[in-house]
Order: sequence, then structure tokens, then C-alpha cells
Amino acid sequence: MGGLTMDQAFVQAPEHRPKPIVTEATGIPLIDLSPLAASGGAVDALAAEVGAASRDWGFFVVVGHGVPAETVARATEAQRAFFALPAERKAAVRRNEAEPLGYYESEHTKNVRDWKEVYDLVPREPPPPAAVADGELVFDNKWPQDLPGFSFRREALEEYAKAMEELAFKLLELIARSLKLRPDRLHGFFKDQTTFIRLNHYPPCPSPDLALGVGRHKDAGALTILYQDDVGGLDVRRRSDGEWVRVRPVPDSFIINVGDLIQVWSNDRYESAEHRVSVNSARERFSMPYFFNPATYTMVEPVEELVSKDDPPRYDAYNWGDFFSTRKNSNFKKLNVENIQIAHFKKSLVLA
Ligand SMILES: O=C(O)CCC(=O)C(=O)O
Ligand SMILES: [Fe+2]
Repeated sequence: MGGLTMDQAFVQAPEHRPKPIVTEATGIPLIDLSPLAASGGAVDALAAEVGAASRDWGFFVVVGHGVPAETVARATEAQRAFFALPAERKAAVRRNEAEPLGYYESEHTKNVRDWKEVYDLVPREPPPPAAVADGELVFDNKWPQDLPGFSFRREALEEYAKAMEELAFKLLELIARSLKLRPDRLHGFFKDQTTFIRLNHYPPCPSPDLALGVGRHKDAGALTILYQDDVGGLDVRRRSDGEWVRVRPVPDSFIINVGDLIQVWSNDRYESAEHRVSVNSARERFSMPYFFNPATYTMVEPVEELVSKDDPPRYDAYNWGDFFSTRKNSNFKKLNVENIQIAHFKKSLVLA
């Protein structure tokens, strides 16, 4: 199913293979955002919860987020309809190296192939093409034209994206507040955003002991808002002991993870958590991450208010468009060089 055939390209090195016994994550914070809808002074308490979760886990689960269940249901219906198309119709909207949006079934994470197929789209007017270090980045949606009822499904995905954007800005504000920044301090980075939505389909895998749906990685953007179905498979590396633990699906929730940009902006107060996706031989799984990303021209560096003589910036500034494009290309095919990471911009601080 899903057109994938198990071969050597999918096989993880022994140290990265999932263990046969799954450890359920206990203690990943569950945060109820419903106080945001009420007027009153609950915002500071919520910001403190989001701050603690971002510091201790880099991951949290939100409920009471205000996204209507029907909006999610319509988007997931569109997702299932898309992946159910015959392979050649999906191939007609396949992405290529210069145009990163569309269908793809051969993503690599850290040079090992992932057991999945994806469809990427930008949820709003695509940002203008941008010159980046390795060429040009062109964001153009490839909507399947001939999918019966797809205009309706396209609307469903656009409606979902709008709901995600609202939630993303609320979370960004809570994060800014938790860092004692002005509530809209980080908003300006998202004017010409390069946010995209990914529809993920993980078909049943004959060798779930050897392959992964997505290999271990950290999300490069600011925040990820993930919808997952009830199958389960998302594993997070627990900060306290480095163990891989499974994030249990919670109905009507989203999983939020702090990406590399928040790690850099916060000068390491918060950390982008490593995660991966395990697959199984019995059930296909669907998930839908919303990657909240800034404009290509953003220079990423610790925010001024969070550095001082005693706490100097821990990163050199880097350009988001270049980073994003380099990472995208290395996920497109197997390369013989290491994947770009924010660690490459980490300063070696000389401690006095
Ligand atoms: O499918 C999932 O649960 C997570 C996917 C993921 O980590 C990603 O696409 O970056
Ligand atoms: Fe991820």
C-alpha cells in the first residue's frame, strides 16, 4: 500500500532503529488554552505553563484551542482523498528540486529514506520567489486539478490553514510573554512567511523494526502544530534521560513543538526537541504538521532583550531562506554531506 517497497534505502543504522518495547511518554504537558477565549488575567498563568513546557520538553499538547472539530475533519478528509489517488495522479503534482511544494514519496532525513509519502502546500498567497545561497526558492502550490471535488477539498485545507495561523500567533504571543518580551515581539518575522502545511501518509511497513516514518530530527522553523490521528507513532527524545518516548494521541488536541528558531531567539532558554516517527505493520497513519516559518530574508539570532554581558549570544546570525533551502534540498535526495543544523551556527563561547 502507498506504493513503497522495502529496500536497503530505508534501513536505519542499528543505533537508530526503534526498540521493540515502546515507552509511553508520561508527563508531556497538556495545556488547556480555553482561558484565552475568556477575558481576564489568565494569560500570564498560561504563558508560564507554555514557558515551562518549552523549557523542559520542547513539546506540549494543547486542548481548548478553539479550532472547530469540523474544520479538522474536513481537512483530514481531503488528506485521505488525496493519498487514495492512483500513483500516477499523485506523480502529476510531484515536487522537484527547484519547487519544494507538491507530492513526494522519497524524502530522506539525515540521508536515510523515510517510510512515508507527503503533500506540501502553502496555506496563503505564496511568498515571492527568493534568491537563496543555492539558487532560487519558488513556492507554487500544485493543486490536483482533476481530483473530483478537489476545489471543495482545497477550500477545506485553506480553512484549516487559517485556523492554524490564528493558533500559531496565539502560541507565539504566549511564548513571547513567557520570555518576558513584548507580546507581539516575534510577530514581525512572519510578514512574508514561508509557512507550509504537510500532509503525511505512513503506509503499513513490513519492517517497522528497521525503517522509520521520519528519521530523528529537529524542526527547523519557529513552531510546529501537529494533528495526528489515533494510530500513534510520534516519538520524542526525553530531555531528562535521552530515552525515546511515544506521544499518546489525545482526541481533539494538537501537539506543539518548539522549533530551532525559538531555540535561537531565546538564546537556548528553550530547546527544539528531537523527534521521529515509528511505523507499524498493521495500520496506516496520517498526520498533518503546520510548520510556522518566517520570511526568507529573516536573519536569525538571539533577540536583543535576552542577551547581556553575562549571557552573551550563543549563535551567529544566519539567514532563514538559505537554511530552509539547504535543508529542503538535503531532504530531497541522499547526499554525502551532513544535514545542516543550527549547531553549525553555535558560537564557541570562551567562559571567563
Ligand atoms: O507525523 C508525525 O507525527 C510527525 C512528523 C514530523 O515530525 C515532521 O514532518 O517534521
Ligand atoms: Fe518534525
